[in-house]
Amino acid sequence: MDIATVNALPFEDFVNLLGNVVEKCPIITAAVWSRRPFLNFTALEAAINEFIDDLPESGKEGILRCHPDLAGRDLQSGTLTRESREEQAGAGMDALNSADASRMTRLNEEYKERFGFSFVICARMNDKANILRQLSERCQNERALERARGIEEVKKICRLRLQDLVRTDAPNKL
Ligand SMILES: NC(=O)N[C@H]1NC(=O)NC1=O
Repeated sequence: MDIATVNALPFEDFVNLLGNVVEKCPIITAAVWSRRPFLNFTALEAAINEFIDDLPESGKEGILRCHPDLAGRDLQSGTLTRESREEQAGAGMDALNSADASRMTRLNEEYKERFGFSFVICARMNDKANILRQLSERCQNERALERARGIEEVKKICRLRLQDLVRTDAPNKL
């Protein structure tokens, strides 16, 4: 879909098509609809990022909490969103050996216990070894730093999901 098509979408279609670019946070998509028309892909992405940046810290933590654990319960029970399932499978999260799976579960719990929100990393930009290493290292960070790191990763996930849906090249004919 090109940006002109995005700009012409009624609210319901806009949210149906783009509502999960930030995992389980369609309110973000619903909010940026009122910023149309977008000049290009970058302007649409910037509107989403600005909305996120303007949230209070509790809102940013809420976004992190909406993300399912990597290799977690939702993956086991088949209740991940389509986007998350594909991302996690691409990083091999659905095919961990039992030692790695236990380590991931233990570290995810430790992380949540320490910070009160989930560990988030862009799975499409990392492999299994990298994810496990970062999860272990990031458990040691300060809460405010980790909140900011998690949100950076949310924005990377969002950009890749948007790129799957919206062409990045053609500018809008305004
Ligand atoms: N917890 C977490 O990072 N989840 C995710 N990462 C990603 O790329 N897709 C997700 O669902």
